[in-house]
Amino acid sequence: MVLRDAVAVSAPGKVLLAGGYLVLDRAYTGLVFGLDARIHVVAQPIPTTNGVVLNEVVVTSPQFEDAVWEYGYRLVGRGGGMSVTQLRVDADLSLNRNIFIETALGYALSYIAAVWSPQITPASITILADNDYYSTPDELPSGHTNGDTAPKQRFHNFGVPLSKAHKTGLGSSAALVTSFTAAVLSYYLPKEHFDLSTETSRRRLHNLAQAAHCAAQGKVGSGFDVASAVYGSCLYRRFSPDILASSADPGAEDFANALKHLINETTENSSSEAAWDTEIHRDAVKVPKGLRLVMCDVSCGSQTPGMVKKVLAWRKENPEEADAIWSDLHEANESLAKEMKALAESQIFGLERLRTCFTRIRRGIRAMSQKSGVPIEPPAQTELLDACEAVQGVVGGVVPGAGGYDAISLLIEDKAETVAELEKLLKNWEFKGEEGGGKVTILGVREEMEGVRMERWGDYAGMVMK
Ligand SMILES: Nc1ncnc2c1ncn2[C@@H]1O[C@H](COP(=O)(O)OP(=O)(O)OP(=O)(O)O)[C@@H](O)[C@H]1O
Ligand SMILES: C[C@@](O)(CCOP(=O)(O)O)CC(=O)O
Repeated sequence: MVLRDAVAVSAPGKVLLAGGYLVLDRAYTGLVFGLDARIHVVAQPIPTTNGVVLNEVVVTSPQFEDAVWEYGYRLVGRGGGMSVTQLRVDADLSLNRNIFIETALGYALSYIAAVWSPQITPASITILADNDYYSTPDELPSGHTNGDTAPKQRFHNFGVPLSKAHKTGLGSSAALVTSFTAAVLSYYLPKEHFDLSTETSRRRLHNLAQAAHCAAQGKVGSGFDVASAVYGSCLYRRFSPDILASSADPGAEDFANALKHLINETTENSSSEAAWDTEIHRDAVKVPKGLRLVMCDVSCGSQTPGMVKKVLAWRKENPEEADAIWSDLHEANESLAKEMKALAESQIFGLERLRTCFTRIRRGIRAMSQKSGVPIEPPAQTELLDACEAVQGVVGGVVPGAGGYDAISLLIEDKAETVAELEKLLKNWEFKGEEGGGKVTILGVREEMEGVRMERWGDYAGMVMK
């Protein structure tokens, strides 16, 4: 049996600073920042002491309890691709499924079987998430992504099952699916077929991770989170949803071949391209020197279910009113990106124009919120954002992504005094959420320009399965 070399890959989290809801429509763009909280995935041969190796892929997420998923795999007839079945560790135990891992593995192995070989050797895959993806339990030291260098503290053991961990909304599933898919492809495929340092491979990774992420979510979102996990910060225009809406299900006849063409952007009978129309403008996004992004987590934050559906339903019912808000917001969002870039590229340092952009974006979001009756920037968030914007050194703030009660993002001067002033404000802040009071904490993350990347797997020694 060929023993492959271990590989390690990481991908960043995300924040959609501007363009929530609009980015679902190809007519508009989203300003998305990668964040320096990354999800790391290490793939290696299954270590064995007695030479007995089962035909399986074992995935572990050692920061959480009961986070081991064992999968058997087999090639399905009639071109159905590689079917992945979770193995029961104990006949009496219920299956603790992880749909994102299971789907990403099935898609990646099917793609590998279609473009290269169905000979899949057993592997062990370890997932390690930077601490800020989850709120830090009180008994653990606060986990700043960059500060922790000692191997033991770098990745917290959260001491709870994944389902009990409180997510901070940084896009864990997109970063996971992206880094997991990249690790599996890099591990099994020869360099001629997949090399993360090439543009073609990154594009194929993007397509495959989008397809797997949508399949796992059971819906086709805008995909800005997977795009930023692959490419880092960018101005994003989504792919046409039809590209995925009509794709075959795993196991269905000819799934593997269809997947190969979908991902490689080829067609069956000719070499003509069947291209994805995603637009990634990395050059359009820059953070001026001396500024940084800050993310604040609202601990009582709850996402109101069905916000996206309700906003879109209101837009459909009220096209004229909605279009006016959408186009004003779009201009404001793009102006923010332009102003940040202009400032980053010039020697002038004036923040007034940036402040105006934030004011205009917030006005648009509140209009969207009030008209649709959906709490995108609800009064408790308005109060919090106003207070933060009044702090010396804070340029502006917004409710990111879909908005709601769970987070705010701020652009601030990158000075210790500004962070200290914000901390002073937030320490005693009593957030008045729908479900009572809550705390607001600054996460230890900031913007990250770089997307997915290969890591040195030796750096994770001692943290992966032995
Ligand atoms: N560290 C991890 N180990 C294994 N699986 C994980 C890990 N982190 C996230 N996941 C997978 O991702 C799922 C969470 O995805 P979900 O889309 O609900 O959150 P998110 O991407 O963090 O959300 P948001 O879009 O609000 O940022 C988990 O149920 C699990 O399947
Ligand atoms: C509302 C929406 O535009 C953004 C959702 O962002 P988030 O998951 O709240 O970070 C949905 C989407 O783009 O898929």
